[in-house]
Amino acid sequence: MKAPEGGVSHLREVKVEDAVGMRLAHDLTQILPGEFKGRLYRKGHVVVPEDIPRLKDIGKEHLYILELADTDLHEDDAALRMAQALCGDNVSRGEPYEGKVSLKAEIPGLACIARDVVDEINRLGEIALATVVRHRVVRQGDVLAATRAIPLIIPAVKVEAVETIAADYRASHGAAPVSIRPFRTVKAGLLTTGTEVYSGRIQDQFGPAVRAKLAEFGSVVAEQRFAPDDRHTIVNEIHYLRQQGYDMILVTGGMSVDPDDRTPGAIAEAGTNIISYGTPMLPGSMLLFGYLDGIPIFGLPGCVMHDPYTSFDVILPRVLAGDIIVREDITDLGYGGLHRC
Ligand SMILES: Nc1nc2c(c(=O)[nH]1)N[C@H]1C(S)=C(S)[C@@H](COP(=O)(O)OP(=O)(O)OC[C@H]3O[C@@H](n4cnc5c(N)ncnc54)[C@H](O)[C@@H]3O)O[C@H]1N2
Ligand code: MOO
Repeated sequence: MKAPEGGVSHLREVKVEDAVGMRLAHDLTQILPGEFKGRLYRKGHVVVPEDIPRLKDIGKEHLYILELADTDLHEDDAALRMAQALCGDNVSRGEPYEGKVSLKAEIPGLACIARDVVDEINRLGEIALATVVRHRVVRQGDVLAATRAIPLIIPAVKVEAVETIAADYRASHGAAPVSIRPFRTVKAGLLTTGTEVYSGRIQDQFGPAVRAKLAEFGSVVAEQRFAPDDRHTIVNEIHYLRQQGYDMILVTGGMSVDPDDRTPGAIAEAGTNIISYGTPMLPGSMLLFGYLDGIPIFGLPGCVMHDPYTSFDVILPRVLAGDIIVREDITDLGYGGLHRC
């Protein structure tokens, strides 16, 4: 119901017994712990006599009858307009539900969430925006963000402020504040170092682990080479992989502090622009990342072989999503980067 033009929004409380024939002003939620949480009645439902005991069961003695001024928005419309403003590439928008609208991933990919925008919106008050952390790897159908109106009636200016913030972000970044970037498929060249593996003393376990990780993103190891712990040989093998034109080079083993750990020095000598050797995340602290003639090159420490989640699992998806990694991307990982030690 609309308030008369120029009027103020009006919430009138009506006893449930007197509400028969009236329209509900908002969705009504039932919670049965462990069994059900959801909408029992939809906004707009016309109350019938049989509803009265059910309404009392969920604790409703009174209902709101709403008259909305032109300058205000119903919670569902506010949540919907905010979601529309934020929704970007490969993201779909749900329908309002109890004053909330969800944004979902339409494809698997990297969640791109503008943290500054999220913070600025949440500082406005009376409205809420909750998101997953940026750069999370998401599957198709995962929820990325939800907008919610806190009171039932929201001043339209609040929602207009959200729309302005989102539009400014689009204008300056060429993307919406919430979007998904797909992973490109790459052919990687893999060099496994270690005299104990090269000589056949032990069986290679890095190859299968790295293949499995790339396969998760639809990429492949096109060729695997082996080298002993000899700097000169490692440099030559890196150059060989570079000449094959692979999209990415991965070098495993020998990343730490032993005299036989030749890999970081060899990667540098091969001509790599090293963005970072040493990554403030555990596991994966000995990871090296750089670019060789613009091709991403990783030095992968031993833990990547056996740990399900390391710094490689953070940087690899970003590279596959097309990000150019700068030093700050690496140094940012320390806060919250202690996963296992
Ligand atoms: N004193 C320090 N010790 C260690 C440090 C450190 O900073 N100071 N860093 C630790 C971290 S973090 C890691 S991770 C490990 C391993 O680093 P590396 O990359 O140098 O690994 P390697 O020494 O080459 O090998 C360790 C271990 O794994 C076996 N290995 C290696 N490659 C293969 C393969 N392809 N297949 C099967 N097994 C493989 C190797 O034989 C060794 O047993 O260092 C910590 N220590
Ligand atoms: O580079 Mo290590 O990988 O932190 O266990």
